[in-house]
Amino acid sequence: GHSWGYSGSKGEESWPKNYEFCGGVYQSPVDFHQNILQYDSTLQPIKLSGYNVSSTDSFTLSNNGHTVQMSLVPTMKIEIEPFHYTASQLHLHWGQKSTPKGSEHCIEGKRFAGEVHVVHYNSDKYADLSTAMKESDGLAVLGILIEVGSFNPTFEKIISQIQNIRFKNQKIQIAGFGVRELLPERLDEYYRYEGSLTTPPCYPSVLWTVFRNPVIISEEQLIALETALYCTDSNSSEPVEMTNNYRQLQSHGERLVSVSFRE
Ligand SMILES: NS(=O)(=O)c1cc(-c2ccccc2)cc(-c2ccccc2)c1
Ligand SMILES: [Zn+2]
Repeated sequence: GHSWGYSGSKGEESWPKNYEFCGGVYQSPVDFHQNILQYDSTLQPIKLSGYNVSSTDSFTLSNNGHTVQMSLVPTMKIEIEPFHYTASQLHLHWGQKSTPKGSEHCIEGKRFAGEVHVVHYNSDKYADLSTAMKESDGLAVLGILIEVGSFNPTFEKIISQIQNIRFKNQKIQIAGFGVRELLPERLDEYYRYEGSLTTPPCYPSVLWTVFRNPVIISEEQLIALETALYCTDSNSSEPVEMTNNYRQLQSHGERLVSVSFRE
């Protein structure tokens, strides 16, 4: 479809021109700050199944021109009452080496180093992803904030391969692995709200779950992510570096954000 980007004439200010939902309501990401948070004691821990994928399975790691995306396997599911959601893909958002702050969601105005999104669709109600993504109850995305600290061996399974997908439309197969290890320990502590895809077409179809606790990767792993990839394909005369692929914060409007934990 149309080309969109995160900077210049194709930047997010121009998204609504070609994607009307991007200028609409229920947009993501948002800031989680005190006066829009509401404790909800009924929020259950996120239930995962099939997340410990065997190495005999394989994931496709690809550069789609906007992010690094890893296809997942349909045996990976989550349950968020009353629905079951089937995993589709995971992808990342990050900043740049000189300003290593590229998460999409923020907590009390703090932007984290990056963010992992694990995208699922409501497989109780919809036959496939492309149908589900247009429906208000179609998608459930898990957001995991990324912070810098010690080396992360599970994250390394992705980072070690990105030199092979530096340019748009490049893809490789990698062995399946335990995606559970990319999630924080506490699956019972999270922010919950109704929002949208954070990229065009910005459909307001996402039940967001952003975990309270970040996943930790090393500074070297973050720098590799910030410096390896291009938005353009391998024969482009003007290579565009893939950095700062995060959307600006959107207004909450009438929305509150539910939290599953007290301070
Ligand atoms: N950031 S996100 O989670 O809202 C998101 C979800 C999906 C998505 C994926 C499958 C089904 C339905 C929606 C795709 C993208 C995307 C990011 C970069 C380039 C193109 C698309 C981003
Ligand atoms: Zn995303």
